[in-house]
Amino acid sequence: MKIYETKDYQEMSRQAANILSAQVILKPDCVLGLATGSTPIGTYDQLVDWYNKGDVDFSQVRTVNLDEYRGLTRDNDQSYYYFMHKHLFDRVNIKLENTNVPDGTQEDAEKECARYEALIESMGGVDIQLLGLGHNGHIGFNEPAADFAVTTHCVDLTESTIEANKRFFESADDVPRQAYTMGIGTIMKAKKILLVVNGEGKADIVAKAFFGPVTPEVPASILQLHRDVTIVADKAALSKIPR
Ligand SMILES: O=P(O)(O)OC[C@H]1O[C@](O)(CO)[C@@H](O)[C@@H]1O
Repeated sequence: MKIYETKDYQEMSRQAANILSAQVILKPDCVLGLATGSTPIGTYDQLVDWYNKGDVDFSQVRTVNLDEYRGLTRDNDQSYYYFMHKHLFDRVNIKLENTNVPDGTQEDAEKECARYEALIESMGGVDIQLLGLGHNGHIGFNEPAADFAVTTHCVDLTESTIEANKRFFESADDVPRQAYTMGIGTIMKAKKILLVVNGEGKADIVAKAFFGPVTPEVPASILQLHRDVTIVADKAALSKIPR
């Protein structure tokens, strides 16, 4: 596990964008695993900036997103489909048919999750998976649980996640209660993992996830067992790790 400490959010975003664009330059038709949440927004902004300057080309890139709220349509501004178009896909030369987000409108959860898992497999797997980190240690929407979920599945969101994400909705009641998410096994199959995290509010969970025991109660702790993980974090997020 490599940990890069940056002075602030902006430097974290630039560093993460550097790693992602290096992947695109080395393998123009790579599969990028992408994430939502507020943390990666700066990373996407930086990629767009470099795209506008002609430094990075997305024309052959393929993407798979980690997760989607169950029940939200694509035109709902809180859906992760909408988020990805707003922050990245509509701003670079990626081909729409090369982008993939689980379809939250599919009512048959089992069928949609099996389709998504098979799709990732058929693309040859993920070259680099970008991750954020939830306050409770979730990655994708893999919430603390008794076991690590292996493949893409439907999850019940925890109260703490609903609470954390209600800021994007009119009220907590409007936050969907379920989501489709890649499993821990799906994430662990990615060739490389890049996790971005910032702010003092995540300092406790960073210390717990990456320096504590590996347990499904802290889903991100499994990343300690992946062979190619890079964490790019600002000083504040790393303020509680053992030195
Ligand atoms: O970056 P944020 O907004 O703190 O979110 C952290 C995590 O929570 C989620 O937004 C889901 O609740 C993930 O997509 C993200 O990785």
